[in-house]
Amino acid sequence: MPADQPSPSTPLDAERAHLAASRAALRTMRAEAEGLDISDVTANWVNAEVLASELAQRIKSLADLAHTPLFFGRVDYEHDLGEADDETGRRFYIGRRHVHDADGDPMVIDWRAPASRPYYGASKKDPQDVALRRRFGYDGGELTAYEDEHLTDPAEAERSSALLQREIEKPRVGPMRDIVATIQPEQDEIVRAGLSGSVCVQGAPGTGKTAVGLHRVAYLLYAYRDRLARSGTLVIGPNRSFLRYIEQVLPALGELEVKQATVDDLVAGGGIEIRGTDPSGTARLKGDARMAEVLRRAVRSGVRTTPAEGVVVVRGSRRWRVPVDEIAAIVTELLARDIRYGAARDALPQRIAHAVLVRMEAAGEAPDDRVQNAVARNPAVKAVVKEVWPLVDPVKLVLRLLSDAEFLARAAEGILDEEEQKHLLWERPARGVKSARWSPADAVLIDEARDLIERTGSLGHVVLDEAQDLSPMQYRAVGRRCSTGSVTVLGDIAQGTTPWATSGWEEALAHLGKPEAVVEELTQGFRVPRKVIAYASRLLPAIAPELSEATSIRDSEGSLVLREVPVEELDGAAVAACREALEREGSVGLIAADARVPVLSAALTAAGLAHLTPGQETSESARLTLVPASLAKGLEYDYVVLDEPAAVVDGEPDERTGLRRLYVALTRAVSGLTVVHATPLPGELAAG
Ligand SMILES: Nc1ncnc2c1ncn2[C@@H]1O[C@H](COP(=O)(O)OP(=O)(O)OP(=O)(O)O)[C@@H](O)[C@H]1O
Repeated sequence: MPADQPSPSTPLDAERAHLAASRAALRTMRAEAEGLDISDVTANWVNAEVLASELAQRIKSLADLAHTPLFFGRVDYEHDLGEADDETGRRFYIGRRHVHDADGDPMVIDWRAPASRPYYGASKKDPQDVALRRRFGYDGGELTAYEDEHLTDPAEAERSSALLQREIEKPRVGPMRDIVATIQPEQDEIVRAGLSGSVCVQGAPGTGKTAVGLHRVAYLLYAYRDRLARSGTLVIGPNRSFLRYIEQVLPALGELEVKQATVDDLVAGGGIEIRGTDPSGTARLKGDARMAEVLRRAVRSGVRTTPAEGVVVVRGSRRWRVPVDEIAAIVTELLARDIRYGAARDALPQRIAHAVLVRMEAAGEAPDDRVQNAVARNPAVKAVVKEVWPLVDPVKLVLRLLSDAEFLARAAEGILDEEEQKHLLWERPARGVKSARWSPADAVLIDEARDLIERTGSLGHVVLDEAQDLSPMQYRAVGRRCSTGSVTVLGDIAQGTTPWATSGWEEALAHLGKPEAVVEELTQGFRVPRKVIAYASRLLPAIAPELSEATSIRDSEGSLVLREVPVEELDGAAVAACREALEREGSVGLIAADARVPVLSAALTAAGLAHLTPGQETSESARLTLVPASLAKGLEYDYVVLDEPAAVVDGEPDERTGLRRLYVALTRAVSGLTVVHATPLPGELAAG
């Protein structure tokens, strides 16, 4: 601190001074980065481009954002961690990024650094050498409060954090926010689990699964930067509007390189257009893991172990002959090996060429590798490869499987019964790839077939959110994208709303190819207030009897209003409830059965209430969103108006799925829920 400034008189002043000094240090770091001249560093312009873009990235990351506090916490260790024998080795300010002073000493350390860990995990029971934990409160960019815990002081009582409560109570306008300042110990364990292991998290609505998954990616990118920069990371979410809702969390944590996709995006491509949907029974069957074996057989169905004739390779004046039985032996051996269809096809001409070379050597010639390659490219060899191991196009293969009853019957024999096979076949066989009415489930089949032919590349880490909704075949599609990496699986069995939703995590993990993953449970709810979660949990015995009710760590019990009206007044009652909710602070979501959305949209418009759709971002001037129940998953609103629960249940193919959809809708509220209905509420909601 400059000598002419008075020394701070209160602890808060001292912290403000540290904040000011840290911001000044950050400005210096940025100025230094901007002043770097890289023109001489590398002669190669490609490297120079890469370097320049990395530098631009760094300069951007060094921006001091007025409303993002540079640090939010502090830990004072009992013992010195560093070399210095002063407070610098003991006191650490924790923030989103690392800031150092002119001597290189840290002024703020990254929340992901090892020295930050006890800030999240230390407790009175396990102080982890922390004497003091201080949490800071901000108003705008202004440091206004702090809260201390003396972890080694037996006299100090344990109490809940008012700053955490304040953070949780903040109105939910805008996109999803990060939670770096308040990650809880049970969440932190998952965030910081190592890269080599896969983790699966079961958690009730609002326990922070999505938040944990996103922070985990940010953590892994910090701790294993080089490895993951090469292999890549991916976050998978249930739909585009959800991805838009979460898309700003990682950039806010300084991570811009993480890809985000839905499962449908993952398997898109191959020149097909998704224009159809399957009836739920068919979709379920197409998503069944048995389809993997059907496809495997179909892909290999064109292989002929015995060619019509042996191969005769003519070189110069000599003819070399590989007989039928020897080719058959090579093909049989390749079929038995656990390699991709395409890799085996590439190996086959070399193997036949090798057989020719053996003969050449026996005849006294001394052929080298070039000769082997030339033989492998010989037209006679190519012809026999084409004959015994035909090229397979994954799209055409699946098209044939769904159109040609005989072909399907051969591939599915002993795996699918006749009835099932009938279900799979298109009513009218497609004339071609372009005209076929491909469904999302078909794209997954094509993806599997493609992988049987050529191995899908694996990423370093994949976060799979709302994982309970995937079919076994979809799990396989995700699994092959992290086959040599690891996965974080996040979900809630009670929120499974597809007919093929998984019944248990062991099964899901087996399909993902990660049976060894550890299953953890998150139990503390940060979103749904007590009254509302208790009400929604009445559905649990019907939808997921093995799960227990979530707790709510919110102080306020929330408001829950049930309003029954005559059917002709239903739309008006929904509009009125939205109007009431809008009188309060924060976002409002009107959730309704998909079929009711057009009517309600018209009613809102007629009443002069502008409203958004889920993909659009809420703001202070546009706080109301009309949400089809099918898109409510993962989202949250300060106040939720739920329209006609019976219609939400009826919108699904079966009752359990309907009740689960209702459970999702009932658990989106942060402060209050108003249910308006004309039809009696489902019996399961009656007081237990
Ligand atoms: N440690 C925390 N501190 C503050 N807020 C938190 C914390 N953990 C979670 N939250 C907040 O709780 C809300 C719910 O979190 P999130 O959406 O990640 O839960 P979820 O388990 O994925 O819910 P769902 O099952 O409904 O998708 C979010 O607003 C999130 O920011």
